[in-house]
Amino acid sequence: MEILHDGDADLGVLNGKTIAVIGYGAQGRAQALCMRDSGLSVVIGIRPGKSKDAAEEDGFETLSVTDAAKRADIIHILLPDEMHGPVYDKEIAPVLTAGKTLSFSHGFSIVFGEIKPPKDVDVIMVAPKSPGTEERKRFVEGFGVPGLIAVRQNPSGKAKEVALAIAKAEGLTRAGVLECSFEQETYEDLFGEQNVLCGGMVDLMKYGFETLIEAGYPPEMAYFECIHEAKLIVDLIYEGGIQKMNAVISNTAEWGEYDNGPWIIDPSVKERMKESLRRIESGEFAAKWIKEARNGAPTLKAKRAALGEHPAEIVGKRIRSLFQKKN
Ligand SMILES: NC(=O)C1=CN([C@@H]2O[C@H](COP(=O)(O)OP(=O)(O)OC[C@H]3O[C@@H](n4cnc5c(N)ncnc54)[C@H](OP(=O)(O)O)[C@@H]3O)[C@@H](O)[C@H]2O)C=CC1
Ligand SMILES: CC[C@](O)(C(C)=O)C(=O)O
Repeated sequence: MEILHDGDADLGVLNGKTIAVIGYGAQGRAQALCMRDSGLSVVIGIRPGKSKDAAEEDGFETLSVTDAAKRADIIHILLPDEMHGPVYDKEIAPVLTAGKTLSFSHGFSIVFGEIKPPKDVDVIMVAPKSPGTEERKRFVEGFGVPGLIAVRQNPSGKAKEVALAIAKAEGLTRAGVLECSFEQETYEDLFGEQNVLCGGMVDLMKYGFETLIEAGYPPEMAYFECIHEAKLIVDLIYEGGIQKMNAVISNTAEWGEYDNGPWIIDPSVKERMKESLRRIESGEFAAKWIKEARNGAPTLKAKRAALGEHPAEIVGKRIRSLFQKKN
């Protein structure tokens, strides 16, 4: 797969264009700030509330979603995925005229049919492979995080150039950008966050922490070992791969990785991962999530509250408050 860099993108295609960032949360804030720093004309479409206040504190012009969509050439939807459909239908579709571009950072609402755009608009994706906070941090440091771009509809013939220019404005082409389809991004992103990055990793950490404290080890020790140090270990893999991490850790730890790791995370995990991918690709996961969200997200809220009571979170909060440099 070709990796695209700064030289493949031309910010000039966005000259004279207004980008409306719809939503000013994790991604909205990070992407809007980066695009503005790159000289683009950005307005924020947002409802009254804390996000609107934050956007104004950051010096952006804020408008209602409808007014921002009306003003913009490029409507970059950075609302929670579960809200894309309702907000699009009510506040964007009525002012979405031919020649505009609809843009996303995740393909969920397009792939699972929550949004059905008219044929006469471009539909693109610029998806940073990063949480918003880290994306902004890397940009400010002078580099960026990698990203994906995708083109779904291209009546203008310029959709890919526009997506690449946005990616460049956000620093993504400094790190490297891949072109894929909306389906590829949506499925791999959901797969990764559910099985490895969030679901998966979080459960592994919690089981490790719980096993140690149930055996009588102090929670602080369990936290340092199973949660805090995970970042330092992953940083080594980020910098130089698993082999670099293995070169830095002790031979004893490396031996334990080979000897015990495949027993703890045995091949049956991969079978469940395959089933998880099937549920994602078939739309089963999306249907379940949209049903939960439309119902007021009771399970999500209950799980969120329960997590706040987990001893790993309670001890972690205390430990982190003692650190001088917070990450
Ligand atoms: N989080 C991440 O790092 C990543 C997210 N993405 C994608 O980016 C998109 C945005 O996600 P994320 O940044 O996490 O979302 P957040 O939940 O962080 O932010 C959502 C924003 O949308 C606003 N909003 C919610 N409902 C409405 C509404 N009805 N009308 C107007 N504004 C509203 C919120 O405002 P308010 O404060 O008023 O609720 C908030 O500003 C999603 O498609 C997601 O999949 C992609 C890559 C990574
Ligand atoms: C890992 C979660 C993520 O996919 C991300 C930060 O990239 C998300 O959707 O938030």
